[in-house]
Amino acid sequence: MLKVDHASVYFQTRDGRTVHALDRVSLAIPENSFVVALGASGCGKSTLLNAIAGFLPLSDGAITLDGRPVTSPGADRGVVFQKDTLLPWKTVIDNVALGLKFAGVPKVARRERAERLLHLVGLKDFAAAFPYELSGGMRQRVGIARALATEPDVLLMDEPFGALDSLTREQMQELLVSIWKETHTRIFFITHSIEEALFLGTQVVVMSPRPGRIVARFDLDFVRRFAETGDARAVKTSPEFASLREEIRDILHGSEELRSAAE
Ligand SMILES: Nc1ncnc2c1ncn2[C@@H]1O[C@H](COP(=O)(O)OP(=O)(O)OP(=O)(O)O)[C@@H](O)[C@H]1O
Repeated sequence: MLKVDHASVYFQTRDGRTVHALDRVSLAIPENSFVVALGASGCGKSTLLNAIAGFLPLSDGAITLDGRPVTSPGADRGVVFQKDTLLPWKTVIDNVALGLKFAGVPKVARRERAERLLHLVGLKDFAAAFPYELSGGMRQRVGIARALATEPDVLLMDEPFGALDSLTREQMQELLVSIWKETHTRIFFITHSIEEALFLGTQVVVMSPRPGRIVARFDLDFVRRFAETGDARAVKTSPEFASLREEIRDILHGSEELRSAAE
């Protein structure tokens, strides 16, 4: 179980102000779950993900992964960002195998695992290509393969499809569900798209802006329904999907109005 317990983060800005970015956030990411944090820009979603990744320290509270405190980055957590971070001078397969090289995995095993992962993300014919030869969606798929290479306990994804066109984005969501189902890797995913959150999450936490806190939680089964039927359209056009979309929209608008009134 990955547990975030009353996590708070304060930043000191260079002009001496204190920004309260995260306020006593608690959540659990159990095995086989797909937890999505949803909120408007600036509500502390990336701060939360970066703390779970071990990139930044909490000011208060604790994060543990299977009982071990999280204090620095580790191979047990794979990260995918909105902008791909592939090395342009390395081939696709070498990019995927990079973390394995650092982990001391022998060359033949590295290649085998990287090939398997490229197959998983539908890029087995692009092993020898360079990142500039790929589309944005393909580069994100390489990033996912790379993040999965070390077989992490949890995949952390910070708006990974935010820069993609809407059709590619939908295809990537569906691909991610099949990867989640096949690898059983739990996922923590950040988005500001209500539809994306509803479609993907087994649990959706809605965050309010400054200080970022969780204002609502939903346990959902749309993603499992899609995983069983393969019919995304039926899921997204269902009356439950539409009514939750409106409910969450009201919550997001309500918390934004409260914040504006307080400023
Ligand atoms: N290093 C930093 N120093 C000072 N303030 C920061 C720092 N990092 C983030 N913040 C502030 O903390 C708040 C939360 O930022 P964060 O990036 O976590 O939000 P977000 O919800 O991920 O936003 P977006 O969706 O736009 O990426 C913002 O007000 C931001 O300006």
